Amino acid sequence: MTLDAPRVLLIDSYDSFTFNLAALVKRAIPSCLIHIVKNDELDIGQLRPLLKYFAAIIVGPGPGSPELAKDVGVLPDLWKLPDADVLPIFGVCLGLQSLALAFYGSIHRLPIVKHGQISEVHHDGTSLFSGVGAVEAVRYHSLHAILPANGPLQPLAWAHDKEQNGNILMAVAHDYLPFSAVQYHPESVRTNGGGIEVLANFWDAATIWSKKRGRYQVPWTNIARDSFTSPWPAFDSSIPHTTPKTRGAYVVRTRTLHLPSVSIEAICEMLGAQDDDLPFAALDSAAHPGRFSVVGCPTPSSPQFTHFVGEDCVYVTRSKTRSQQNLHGKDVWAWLSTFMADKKAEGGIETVPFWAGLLGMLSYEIGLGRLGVTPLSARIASRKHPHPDVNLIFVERSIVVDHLTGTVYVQSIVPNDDSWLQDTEMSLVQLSSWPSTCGLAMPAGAATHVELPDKSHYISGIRQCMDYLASGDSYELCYTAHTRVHTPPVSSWSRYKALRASNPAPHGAFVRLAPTTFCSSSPERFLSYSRPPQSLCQLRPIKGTVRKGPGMDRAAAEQALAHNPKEVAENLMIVDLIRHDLHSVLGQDVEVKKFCGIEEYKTVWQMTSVIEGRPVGGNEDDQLGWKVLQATLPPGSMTGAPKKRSVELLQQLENTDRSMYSGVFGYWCVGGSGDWAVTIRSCFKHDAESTPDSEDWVIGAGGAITALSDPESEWDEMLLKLGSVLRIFQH
Ligand SMILES: C=C(O[C@@H]1C=C(C(=O)O)C=C[C@H]1O)C(=O)O
Ligand SMILES: NC(=O)CC[C@H](N)C(=O)O
Repeated sequence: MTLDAPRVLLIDSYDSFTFNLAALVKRAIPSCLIHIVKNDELDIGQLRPLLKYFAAIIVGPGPGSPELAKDVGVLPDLWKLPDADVLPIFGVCLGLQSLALAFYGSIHRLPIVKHGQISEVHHDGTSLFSGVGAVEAVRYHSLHAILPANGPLQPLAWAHDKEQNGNILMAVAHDYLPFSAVQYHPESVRTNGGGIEVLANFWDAATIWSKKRGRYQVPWTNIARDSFTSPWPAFDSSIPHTTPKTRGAYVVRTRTLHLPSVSIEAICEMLGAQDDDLPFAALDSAAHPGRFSVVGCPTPSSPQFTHFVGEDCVYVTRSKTRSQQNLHGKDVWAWLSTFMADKKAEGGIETVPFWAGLLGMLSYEIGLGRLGVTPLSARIASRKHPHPDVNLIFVERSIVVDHLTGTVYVQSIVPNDDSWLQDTEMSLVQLSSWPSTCGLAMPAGAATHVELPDKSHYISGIRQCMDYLASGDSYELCYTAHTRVHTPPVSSWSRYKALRASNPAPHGAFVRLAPTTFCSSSPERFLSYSRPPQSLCQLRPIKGTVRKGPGMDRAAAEQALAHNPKEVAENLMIVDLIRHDLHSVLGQDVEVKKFCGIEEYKTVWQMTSVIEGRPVGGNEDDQLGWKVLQATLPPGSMTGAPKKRSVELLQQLENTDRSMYSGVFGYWCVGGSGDWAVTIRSCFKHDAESTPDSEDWVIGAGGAITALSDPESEWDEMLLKLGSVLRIFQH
């Protein structure tokens, strides 16, 4: 007999909802400690002797099929444990399917797959559903199980699908072994009635069964500690987790000016944005709901850090001189953390989001390593002009504009920098009369050539995505393509100004950090985090896009998006994925603040959800936001779910690295806050691809493919998004 907290082993089949399930289990069994292990991390020979340390197992959902060994790893062996090793097991989705298969059931494809769809679940109020009323449950499945007539598994619940699917099995329990499972997702944010209630019933039954059997988990030992990672969540109020707070080495000096008539363009031009030889980084809130614009003021000695995935070094460039720092096997994230730990600053105005710090871009590929996926460019030796995967400049001086109040903040962490602060203040005051240089002037007679993705190839890619959705390999795939524009050279700044004029966006950006020049009009925040100790992380994924135009007012957009099950399903899948990403680092305190809100942009209506999280019990770790960023890239809205399998499939279909597109850009402030936007509605070019007569720009565009997608409409949607940037090259 032991008074230890119950330990639950959660088996993850590489899904993107696993930590949501962990959070639900933690609510259903509040005192429990959850250890998560991948389904192929330990084989049954290794796992069996360790099962005695656990009170129960939860078998999570996952991509693929229960009939394929590569998809389920150790799962089939769990259902066949020798009598003496048996313990209570609860399965979800793939978990149910593998349980059904183990006890003579068969697995079939659904005629109409269900991804992010909400169904009424009919049950008879027994077993898992004892005391449970009406259940509305979210489903993410392409496959379903059929039980034999006289097998040991009993059906407990059904969905009555109106289409060809008919009645689909939603829950089962074994006659005499402590095994039960649900086909729907109890952990989804939109499941109602069949979540915590069902898990609590499983736990009650598990406790009774164990007591009757005289089975008790044995106390945790070093052997167990060495075999599993520490329990989730790392941020648990009962576990001390604070790192000592050290004082900042730098002090922020600020001058505050009220200059409502000064434009961002004028400020950027005052700082030399037109000079293509100068490094430049401006994050421009050019439209609602953006509020603050951040303009870095680099000096010749400001260090620029670049890193390429697969290389063991960081390049540091100061005044055009590049040196190389070896990483010695450490990752670039850790290297940047160490750099920023020395740069801690305080004394800035709390409401100003950025004081000084890192500004720039991270590629899509920088997020692949943690998923265990290798970028194509790191596998193929003949990389042609790759953009750095990390490209950040550290600025000690900045100008931040609050567009709501017309306030301009001039800030520096350079000691004794009064003369720069004063000079900049004076220049800004005089700026009100600054004539902003005119728009984009193309050289006469010069022709622009646009290389669009091949339509039939793109459509066939969409169809292949839909095949993967039908086979259960993915629930949603964000399929994309690059468009290349060969165009006569003009100043990059004037291109950015044309983009901001034609498609003003809350996450505009003009970043020129050699060899990459980057212009963005992104509508999508990826992740923001406020300064510790009260770090609040916020993500704002967008899924659901309609073109603005006659008849497409807010009410019509709401009808087309928020009342459209296909669009809501697309959004819901990403909301659940992002909840999982946040739970993975922060623990339990994750909340969906807004679900499927409609937002207006210059050319499109978009459907946005807002998810927030903070570590339970507060946070003393002033690099927490950076850790969340590292754990959540690439953005789920640009991959689809489950993330790992979706990224692998997309890489195979798109057959090129996405590079800057689908990555993020933003800042990491020396005060510990950060804000990163998704790199969409953007274009970028590489210095080495320009000649005196021509420069090459790349624009990525795409959209989420689901089982309900119509390939032609998806092609149109891609063109719509592409057009918001491509327009500036076509006039
Ligand atoms: C893929 C793009 O956008 C993504 C896909 C969206 C969608 O499918 O509706 C919306 C915003 C982005 O998350 C893009 O702009 O290229
Ligand atoms: N969510 C899941 O576990 C899905 C299981 C399986 N891949 C299916 O699509 O049916």
